[in-house]
Amino acid sequence: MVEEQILMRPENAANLSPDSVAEFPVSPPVYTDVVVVPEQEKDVLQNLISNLESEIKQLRIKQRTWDEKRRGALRRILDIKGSIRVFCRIRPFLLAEKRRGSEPVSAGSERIWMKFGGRKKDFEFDKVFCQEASQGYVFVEVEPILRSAMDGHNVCVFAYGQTGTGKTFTMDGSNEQPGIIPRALEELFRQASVDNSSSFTFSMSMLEVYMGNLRDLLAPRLCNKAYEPMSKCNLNIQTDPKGFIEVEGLSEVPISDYAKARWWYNKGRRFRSTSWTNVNEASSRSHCLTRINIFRHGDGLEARREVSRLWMVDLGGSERLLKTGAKGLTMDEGRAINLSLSALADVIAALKRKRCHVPYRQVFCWCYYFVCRNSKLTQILKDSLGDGSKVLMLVHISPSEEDICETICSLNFAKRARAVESCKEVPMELKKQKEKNIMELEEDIREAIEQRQNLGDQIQKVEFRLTESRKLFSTTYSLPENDSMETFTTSKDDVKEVIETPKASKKTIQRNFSSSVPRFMNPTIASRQRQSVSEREISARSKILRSAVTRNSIQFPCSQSLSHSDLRIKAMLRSSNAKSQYAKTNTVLAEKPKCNESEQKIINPQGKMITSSDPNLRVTLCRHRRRMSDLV
Ligand SMILES: Nc1ncnc2c1ncn2[C@@H]1O[C@H](COP(=O)(O)OP(=O)(O)OP(=O)(O)O)[C@@H](O)[C@H]1O
Repeated sequence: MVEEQILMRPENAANLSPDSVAEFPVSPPVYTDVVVVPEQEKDVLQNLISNLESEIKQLRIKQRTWDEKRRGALRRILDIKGSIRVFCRIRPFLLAEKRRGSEPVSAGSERIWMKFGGRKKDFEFDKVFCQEASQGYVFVEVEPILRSAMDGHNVCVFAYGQTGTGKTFTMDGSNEQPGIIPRALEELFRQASVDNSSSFTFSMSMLEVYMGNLRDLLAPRLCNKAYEPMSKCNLNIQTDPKGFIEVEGLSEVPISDYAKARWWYNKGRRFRSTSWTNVNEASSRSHCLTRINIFRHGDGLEARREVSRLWMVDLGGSERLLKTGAKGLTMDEGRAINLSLSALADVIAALKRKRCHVPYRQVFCWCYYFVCRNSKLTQILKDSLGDGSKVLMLVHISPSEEDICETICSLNFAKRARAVESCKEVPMELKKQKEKNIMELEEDIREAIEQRQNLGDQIQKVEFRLTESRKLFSTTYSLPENDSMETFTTSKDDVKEVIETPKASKKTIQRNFSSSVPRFMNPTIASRQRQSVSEREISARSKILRSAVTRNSIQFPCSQSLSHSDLRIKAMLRSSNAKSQYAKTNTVLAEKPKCNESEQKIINPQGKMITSSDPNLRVTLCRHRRRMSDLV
């Protein structure tokens, strides 16, 4: 009782903190010895609601500040580690491979030692994955770079290596051991769901660079054929005035959840060019590029849209043509792959050395003379390889002695990309200092995530109180306010209006409809008969209602008799009206075809929607016609 008295005093209303809503009763309290002035009670509740709203705003601002701190720390970590990072993964021995007593490759956590021709050479990496490393373990190391893609950086993840060393296994994996791409898709949606300071939307494109041409892997095709002659087989690369690279006519599909993303990804990878070689049964004959466009929409204070790109690239395998036994087309494919890989190596080396000229466009090769060729691979990735972008190169090597020459080539490529001489040691002190800084920043990230989580929990609690208070407010005050006593005394005209409406609206529908529908939708004899029957029914019903109005009471089927002046009558009439409207909406919704919109629509860069010729859509049109003719 004391609590009730305190609550109802107007002077206490101003001091009411949002926390006190927990004590505020959810159903309207019964006050016995207090004189309650309804207006003051209403003010208390209104104050409470606005206090809770502002508390939520404050908590969200704090959350954003912690988010910013987390992002800053992650940025600094990636800066310390370098914006181009090179990892190495050693494939396990395959069943068909011969194992000798001593293995030529041995690995530490950041170093690889090679033994060949009586010599020993070592190579340093940002991370080395030994033969036993699982897909999950590899992904843990890749995950921070995905987070920086969500934070607005353009990111490229490459799998590089000799043919048959496990690039496709790492990027794509199998059903039991999914690789980086499926895991990344899942992780993006997970991160988007926990980040409530911004909202995210994603879209996906897939293409392959095959023999110097670009092929759209998500383009609609007939009968699931691998290639449609000349359809989106040689796309052009455009640079817009802001310097963004766009592939002309490349399909871009919106992906609203992981299941859809996975569906599109599986569809795209089915159309990759693969063929059999001496080294790999299903050797990729092209570079396969998966692009995720990440749209970040800030809320409230920072309501702007940022776009970043995540490229995940399964490069074609570098190969010695003699060894793979490639002939004819397969040999040409191998040559094209080798050429574009050397262009990529040049670009990465130039970026790492911070050269002012980066050779994105051209690759020089020696045939009978120097020739100048365009490298499509580096051209497409131009805006995601330069300043502000993050690059992760996963170099794959074989453990086998037979592949030692190719392994050394791959390791030299990696060394070039890292641009660090393996013989030149980074001073121990500097290394320790770097590690210490990284550990401190990682601690900051952990703290930021924890604080964010706590704030998220607090927001949830306050939101719950707010909803309860709003419910209380609406149940206590809203109804009498909208439906005041005067409005509840229904006049005869009001009821007449309710009854007459269907007829009037029907006429309007008829008029509008007959002027707008094509001739084939004009009423048939059968539909006219149906219509006249239903019209007779309506007029009979309206007669009954009108007579009820004159008697000032309505007879309900369950023999309830209510006076017109009863407060409930209008509400009932309204709710029945609302129900019929709801039923109408439901019918329309139920009649909608069950076709998945996002799977039907493909956005091309010009923003045009291409709709696939799904039989579902034809069914819809037939149904639609039938419905329309029923109406007339
Ligand atoms: N880490 C691994 N664990 C188990 N099996 C692996 C691993 N890496 C590769 N493999 C197996 O090695 C074989 C060749 O791998 P994959 O096709 O991924 O090579 P690739 O580098 O993509 O070759 P290409 O360049 O010719 O396409 C496959 O059978 C694959 O399952």
